[in-house]
Amino acid sequence: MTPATHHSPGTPAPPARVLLLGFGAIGRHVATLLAPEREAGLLRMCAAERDVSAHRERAVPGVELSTTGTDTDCPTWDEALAATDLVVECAGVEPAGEYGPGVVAAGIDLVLTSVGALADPGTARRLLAGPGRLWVTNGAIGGFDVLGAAADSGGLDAVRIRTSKLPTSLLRPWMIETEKAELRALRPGDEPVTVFSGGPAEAIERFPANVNVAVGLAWATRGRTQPGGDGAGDGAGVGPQAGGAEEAELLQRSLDRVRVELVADPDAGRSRHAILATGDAGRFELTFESAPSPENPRTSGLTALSVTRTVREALNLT
Ligand SMILES: NC(=O)C1=CN([C@@H]2O[C@H](COP(=O)(O)OP(=O)(O)OC[C@H]3O[C@@H](n4cnc5c(N)ncnc54)[C@H](O)[C@@H]3O)[C@@H](O)[C@H]2O)C=CC1
Ligand SMILES: O=C([O-])CC(=O)C(=O)O
Repeated sequence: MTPATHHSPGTPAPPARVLLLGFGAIGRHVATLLAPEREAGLLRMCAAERDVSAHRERAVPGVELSTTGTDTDCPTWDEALAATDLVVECAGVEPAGEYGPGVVAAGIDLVLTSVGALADPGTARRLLAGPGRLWVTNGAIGGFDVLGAAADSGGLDAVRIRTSKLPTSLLRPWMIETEKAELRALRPGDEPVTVFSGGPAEAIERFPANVNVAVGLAWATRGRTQPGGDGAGDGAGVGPQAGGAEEAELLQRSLDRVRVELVADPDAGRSRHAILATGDAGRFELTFESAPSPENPRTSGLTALSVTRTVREALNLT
């Protein structure tokens, strides 16, 4: 539902009610970027966290808190959701899969930041099943107008992404000690080390906070099955989807095509995403090195900017 478009002519639109799931680096940055809309009375914002008490001292003006946990002095997730027009997930792949399907099933639109959640076929089907609309943010990469157009025409055979990050940002609990030690020992000037090479589904399982972009790329290049169809698969990487089961199937095929390389680079002052897509449509090479997030230097700041843009689009605030 988009309140900006569902009101009687002549009366001012009521503020859109936005619920952030997760109030970490991205959620806080998005809340800050949307301050002008809050101050203009165009939207009201609430943020759900597991442990609200840990967030009280870092309040963002005009953002109420609610909880997915056991705090008793603020609205519960269900209470907050009942008073929401748009949920913006920026909590992680696991919470996206846990809460996202219930949001769209309740008929509420969902902006997905942890796009990696779509790599699980069951979760993807539920997220795309409606009646709430799924908006898949571009996140830390883009150029999806070009890549989507090429994929829509069947013009891409190979799609690759090489993501380079600082070694310590790639440490994961499942790594064996020697692997962790190798990453910790890397110093500027050392040769980069490839920590993963394969498909997006396996990549996101191993590195859920680092390769959402790879699943986002698969989403953007899923193509379409209905020439001149109903707008589904318009390739922009964001937008309402029709025909959820078909979209989920296209995505699965696209996930099989995308190849991912994740690299620990001690000289990667900024996270770097290099995309190469080739086929009958041509050869497309795109590289992204965005400024870091002001809240977390290991995350691309572009993600919060993309999410903010997606929120504005979903609410017709552009
Ligand atoms: N699409 C893209 O290009 C990108 C996507 N991401 C995704 O965005 C996610 C968030 O990123 P950051 O804000 O940097 O992480 P963060 O760790 O700073 O913030 C996540 C917040 O979500 C909260 N959270 C986790 N589980 C929750 C639950 N069940 N209920 C309520 N709150 C919960 C955490 O307490 C934390 O405050 C990442 O985990 C990743 O999946 C991140 C970067 C790029
Ligand atoms: O922030 C970035 O550079 C990308 C990222 O972590 C992800 O895609 O999960």
